[in-house]
Amino acid sequence: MNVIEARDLSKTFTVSVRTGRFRRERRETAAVDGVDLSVARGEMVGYIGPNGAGKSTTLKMMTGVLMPSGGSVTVCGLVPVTQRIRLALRIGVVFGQRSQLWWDLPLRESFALLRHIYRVPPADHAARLARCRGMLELDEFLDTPVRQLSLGQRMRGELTAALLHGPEVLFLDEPTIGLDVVSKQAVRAFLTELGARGDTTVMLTTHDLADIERLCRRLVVIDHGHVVHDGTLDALHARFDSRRRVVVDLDEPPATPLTVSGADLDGTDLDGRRLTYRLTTATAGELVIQVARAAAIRDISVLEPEIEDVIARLYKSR
Ligand SMILES: Nc1ncnc2c1ncn2[C@@H]1O[C@H](COP(=O)(O)OP(=O)(O)OP(=O)(O)O)[C@@H](O)[C@H]1O
Repeated sequence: MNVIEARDLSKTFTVSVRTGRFRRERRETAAVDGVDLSVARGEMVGYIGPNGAGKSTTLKMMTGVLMPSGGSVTVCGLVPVTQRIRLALRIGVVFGQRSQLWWDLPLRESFALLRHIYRVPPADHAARLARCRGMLELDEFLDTPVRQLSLGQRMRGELTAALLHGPEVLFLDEPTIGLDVVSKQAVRAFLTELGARGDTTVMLTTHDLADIERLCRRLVVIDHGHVVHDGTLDALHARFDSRRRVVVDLDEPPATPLTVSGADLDGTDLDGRRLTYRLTTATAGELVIQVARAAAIRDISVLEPEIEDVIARLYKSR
């Protein structure tokens, strides 16, 4: 059985829009418009899309915060809104902008309270907390009140809080937003380890594509409330014909343009001494051999297709 199952899931908001000096009109916005999604146990799914695409709204319906306007969704076999309390014991949620910690309590006491709320056996709680303390390096601020924590420290605390009851599914909405490099690395390493264990299903929304690249084998892209891609990152590159590029630095600019069969010249730089080719059918080696026949090569580098490029092309193509 799939852990998350959404069929034709939709959410429409009615908003009041000003249409004149004294006039307002009620308009409907389809924030999520017929999403079908099945997520198996242990999968880590990157759920991405441009601003306003419907990501948070989907997650809110999956966690029981919002009632769908149409279609259906189950998480762990439960209907989120009607079985919200039972579901809360089986999921963990981190919404980057909100906190589930007690503002005036030290982190350690927030964790202790959560243990009582979720009725977690002490030994399980201790084992999970020990793992988080080690991997997320919580010790130096465990006794600091939450309101005094930096954003990165708080996010590490939030992740811990979401996991202490051993949830089957973890919903993460922008967990690395605003974090510095060190905190991001700690959070990513932690999630990588969680993914490798394979017993927690993770739905991750983020605008940080490096998160997706490092963490998620499966990528679901949503735009205007519709799923526009569901598959691997490689499948996305194949769909948008992403190609590796080869940058060749020459000793001297060539007298005539250096065309190469099996590659397109993408650009010229450094007064004509740097040529960037986009490989179509040639391999990087074949390209270098062809260029070397015509000019003296000083340096070469091969650039893998950037996830940013392909995602930007996908968003623009809509
Ligand atoms: N409570 C609400 N009332 C009215 N409209 C809403 C509400 N919540 C979201 N929307 C609208 O629904 C659409 C989807 O919003 P949502 O927050 O799900 O997008 P998102 O993909 O999470 O965006 P972002 O990347 O900016 O966080 C947007 O047009 C938004 O303005």
